[in-house]
Amino acid sequence: MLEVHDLHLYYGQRHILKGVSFSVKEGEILCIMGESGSGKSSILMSIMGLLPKGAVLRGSIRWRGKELIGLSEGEYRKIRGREIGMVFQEPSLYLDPLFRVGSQVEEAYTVHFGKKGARDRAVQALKRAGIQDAERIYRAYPHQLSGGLKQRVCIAMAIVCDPPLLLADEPTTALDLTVQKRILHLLRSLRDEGKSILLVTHDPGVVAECADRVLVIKEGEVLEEGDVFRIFDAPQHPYTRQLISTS
Ligand SMILES: Nc1ncnc2c1ncn2[C@@H]1O[C@H](COP(=O)(O)OP(=O)(O)OP(=O)(O)O)[C@@H](O)[C@H]1O
Repeated sequence: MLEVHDLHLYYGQRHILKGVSFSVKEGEILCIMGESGSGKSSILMSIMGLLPKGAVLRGSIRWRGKELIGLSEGEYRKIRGREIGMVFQEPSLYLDPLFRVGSQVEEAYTVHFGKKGARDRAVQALKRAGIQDAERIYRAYPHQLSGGLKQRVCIAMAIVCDPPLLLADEPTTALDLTVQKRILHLLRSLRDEGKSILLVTHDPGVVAECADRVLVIKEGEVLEEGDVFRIFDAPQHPYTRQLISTS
């Protein structure tokens, strides 16, 4: 459903992505694993059309057969949230402290579908994100919630329009280990419901916990790709072996 082919990204003279190719299939979790600075976030930003001004992108990103590179901002806005949702590392940065969380989830729906039925959809999304007392949380302000709950709210925002693909950038890095496991469990259950997830992380523990397939990236290049069991049982590249041994 998402096909990235020979992606090159330049920031001025710096060649950041050097011919990255991969695809995300329906109902799978593909993890991109690599150390800090390898270009993981840049791949997600390229897909979402959110690169900073001055970045030059070449290659192809096809979403359900449609080329995304070169789309206008207006066309991208129709895709973001509605067709491709995104979850970030630090939930606090994406929640406005001045608004109740429910209204923020609702807003993510309203932008695409209008106000009708938005409240119900928001409550439903909070529930799907694993929040049991969704009605109470709906009325809470972000500062009243724990880190794990905030991330669940961000996941609710990402799924409220029911996009078939979620991009997740280190979604559990800011959370402690038990909460991390619960969030990864939630991502797996969303996958089981049929969503595709592209998750980037530096943490092999996260990959082992939730990936179906893995792409190993270093300095903007794909070193190897494979089924999660194969990557962990028989890594082909010394860099992969080294990454895994640090977990
Ligand atoms: N706006 C920018 N201008 C110039 N260089 C940038 C910009 N954003 C990122 N880079 C550079 O691109 C490279 C890849 O960064 P990127 O954030 O994609 O890596 P990453 O693997 O996601 O790392 P991290 O997990 O630390 O975010 C880094 O060398 C970074 O310094």
